[in-house]
Amino acid sequence: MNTLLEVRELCKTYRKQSGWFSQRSVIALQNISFTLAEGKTLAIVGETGSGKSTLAKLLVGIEKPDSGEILLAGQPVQISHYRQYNHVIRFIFQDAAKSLNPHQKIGQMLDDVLRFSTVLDPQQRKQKIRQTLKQLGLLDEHSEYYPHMFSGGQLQRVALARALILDPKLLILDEALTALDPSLRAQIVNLLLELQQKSGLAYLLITNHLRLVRHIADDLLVLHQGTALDYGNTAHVFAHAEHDYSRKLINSAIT
Ligand SMILES: Nc1ncnc2c1ncn2[C@@H]1O[C@H](COP(=O)(O)OP(=O)(O)OP(=O)(O)O)[C@@H](O)[C@H]1O
Repeated sequence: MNTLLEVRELCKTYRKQSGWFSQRSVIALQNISFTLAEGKTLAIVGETGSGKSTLAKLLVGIEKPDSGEILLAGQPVQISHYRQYNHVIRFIFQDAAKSLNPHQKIGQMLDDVLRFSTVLDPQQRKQKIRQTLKQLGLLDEHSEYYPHMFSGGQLQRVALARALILDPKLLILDEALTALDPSLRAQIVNLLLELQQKSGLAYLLITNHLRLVRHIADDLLVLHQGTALDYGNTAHVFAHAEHDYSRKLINSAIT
């Protein structure tokens, strides 16, 4: 399996104002390294403040690391060239459905994504929108719908359509499934697994939902206060975590 994403020794420190004249440093990530192969799922788990969101922000180019490297298919990713790779890595965050513009029809929203990032002509864009909606179990007519006309489950599919219409190789799901009710989550998870099988899409799943991790992640990285503790095959980490912290996190979630 080819390596899609390689993260090497990533570090990020924030400076926080702690008084009128003083600043405090917060180490958000310290020497984080991992790899993710095409068609695989890596879960990043950790409590609030462990650095999960910072990692996601560095990966999608919202923020810059202090040091370390992000390689995509062997090529270093540079924040200044973000537009070159924003169709390769796509991002869905918590409450993605709420981030849809309520005044814009879904077809128009998807068309905007294509106009911004591709050179497809109007006819080709229309075709691509139709194909993407179908892939996500939505209908042609849904192009003419506004967000409020969809059910919760359909909205989640719309959010996925927006992320997947550019045929990315990697989808980062930052707590994107956490807020869903269990039956809806199961539907979306099955859809994600199906898409992965068909297209070789890789997922980086940032979550605290350890049951979900056990169900869908090939590999698991446990973050604690910006440091990587256990990292490896999910079943192996669940059974033989080296660090107390990881064991407690795993046990509290599955017992
Ligand atoms: N913009 C910022 N300025 C200062 N400190 C920050 C900033 N963003 C994050 N931090 C700090 O960096 C650390 C890691 O934060 P981060 O949001 O990455 O954690 P997290 O694991 O994603 O938490 P959560 O699950 O609550 O989102 C925390 O101590 C946080 O307070």
